[in-house]
Amino acid sequence: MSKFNILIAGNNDPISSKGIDLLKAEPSFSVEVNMNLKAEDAMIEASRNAHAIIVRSGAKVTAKVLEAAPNLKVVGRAGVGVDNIDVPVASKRGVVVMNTPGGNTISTAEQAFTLMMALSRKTPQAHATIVGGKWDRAKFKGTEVYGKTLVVLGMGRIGAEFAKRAKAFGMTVIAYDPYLSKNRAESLGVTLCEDLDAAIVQADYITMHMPLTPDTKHMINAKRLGTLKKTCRIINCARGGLIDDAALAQALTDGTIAGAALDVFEVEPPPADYPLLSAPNTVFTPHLGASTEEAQENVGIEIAEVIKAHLLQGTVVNAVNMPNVDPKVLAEIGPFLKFGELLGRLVSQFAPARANVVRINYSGKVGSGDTTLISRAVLKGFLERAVGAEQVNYINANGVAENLGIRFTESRLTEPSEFTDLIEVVAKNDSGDAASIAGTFFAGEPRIVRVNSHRIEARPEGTLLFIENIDRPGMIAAYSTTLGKNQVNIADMSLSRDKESGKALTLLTLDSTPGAEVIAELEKIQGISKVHCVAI
Ligand SMILES: NC(=O)C1=CN([C@@H]2O[C@H](COP(=O)(O)OP(=O)(O)OC[C@H]3O[C@@H](n4cnc5c(N)ncnc54)[C@H](O)[C@@H]3O)[C@@H](O)[C@H]2O)C=CC1
Ligand SMILES: O=C(O)C(=O)COP(=O)(O)O
Repeated sequence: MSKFNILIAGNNDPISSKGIDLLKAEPSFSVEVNMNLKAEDAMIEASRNAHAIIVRSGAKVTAKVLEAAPNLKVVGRAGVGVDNIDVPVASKRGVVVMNTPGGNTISTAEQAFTLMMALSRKTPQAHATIVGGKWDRAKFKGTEVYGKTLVVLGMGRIGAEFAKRAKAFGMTVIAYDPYLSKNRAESLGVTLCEDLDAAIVQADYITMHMPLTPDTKHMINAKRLGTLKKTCRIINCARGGLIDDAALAQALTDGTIAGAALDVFEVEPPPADYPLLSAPNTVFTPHLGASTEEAQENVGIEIAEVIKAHLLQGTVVNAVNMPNVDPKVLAEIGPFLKFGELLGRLVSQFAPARANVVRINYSGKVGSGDTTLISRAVLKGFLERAVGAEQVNYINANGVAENLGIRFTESRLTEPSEFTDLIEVVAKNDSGDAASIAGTFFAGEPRIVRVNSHRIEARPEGTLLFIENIDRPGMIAAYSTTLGKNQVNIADMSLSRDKESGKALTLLTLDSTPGAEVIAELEKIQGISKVHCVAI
């Protein structure tokens, strides 16, 4: 049984012990927990032999970490944000990145709400005076949130939970989210505003709940801060970098806005001289949104389960760089994946020189479902010859094809065909030369049914030998003799020709794989133009 090394990496931000125990209980897993991996060098060292790495936000899975871990299959994020993982490099290297959306939604919404209330009532400042021996009531007059206008930027899982609570507190809620449908806004009872600037100028409170992307970076900047009501308060429990922290520090100092409550910072942890730390009217917490018993148990157990299922069964759940494949779907499409890979591999043998287009034609039942993964399997098989089987997998297949300048297209043929399911893979080059192979399932068994224009029928098993020859008497005897002489037994045979005395194709299923010298001997037989040998 293969052994998988699992590294639970962190920077003093452990995952739930229940998640760790679940992994440790699996005999084929060797689990290491290292919570001292702040430095990249330390992370690289710790990750070298890992098949799986699990992180929260503290440890960074950088390009260098990914490149130094040749066995790595999966990175699991016990939480939502994957901005501490270099996802493009992971995809390029064929590493699945999975997270646990939903498990920390309520906790984070509650933390953001707590920050809004604490900011409105100056709770931390009042607390500090009491423990400092003072009883100063006049200094801490607050504001109600009741009747105020709240603008939620990013109405996803957390934004929606925040909005529900805000409505219960009597706030008017406006949502800005370019991906939010009118129906969803209506069902949440919020007003959808399609223009960010028009939304925020109405705000008494702004709360931010979107990922940090090139589009959202510094969404709240000096210019926008200048347009807000002087009484506006901002809460950010999503990601540092959504707000320009330097501009925010200035706006607070100048009284451009009334306050800010932040759980996240552009630099975490912020250095002692970070300008925001000395700005007035602030409430800060050190990235605690997901830090509750419940959220940590949810995400810790969930990530352990999905990593385990991925390593042991190939299941893909909540991957950010691959479509989901649950065990039921996997059971249904599993045979197509294996067969698709084989068809891709076979076509690459026949493909014309410099083939730069791969087309997959689906017809029948197989084409009516989601074919994303089957297509990736075909592409993987096709590319193995060019880059090596180890270098290409379902995650990076599209990227590898793109790097090689290979275009990939899919089509679904709706006309009825004689086969219930047919997958045809065609490879073409710029000169219009093409090769194709088609396969189907007969009573659940895969069959190759066409090679170029030749109708054949062969089970894809053992070693397949394709012989292209002239259709003339004596050919079968010639290659059978050569194979027999070399102790290679023929298990099955399928013959096809375009016309009498025309081009013929023989597909032999062999019990063993002939060596290169046997193939060379076959190629020397007069009348044989090409021989392709594929071990399944
Ligand atoms: N402080 C903490 O400890 C935690 C922070 N988070 C962060 O909170 C954020 C939201 O998490 P979820 O609600 O679970 O994610 P989600 O994916 O459910 O919601 C994100 C929303 O942002 C919207 N969005 C994307 N681009 C936008 C743009 N340019 N303008 C406005 N909206 C945009 C999306 O349409 C989506 O509705 C993430 O960044 C996550 O990393 C999540 C959990 C804990
Ligand atoms: O889930 C997220 O996106 C978070 O920011 C939570 O981060 P954490 O796991 O608490 O380091």
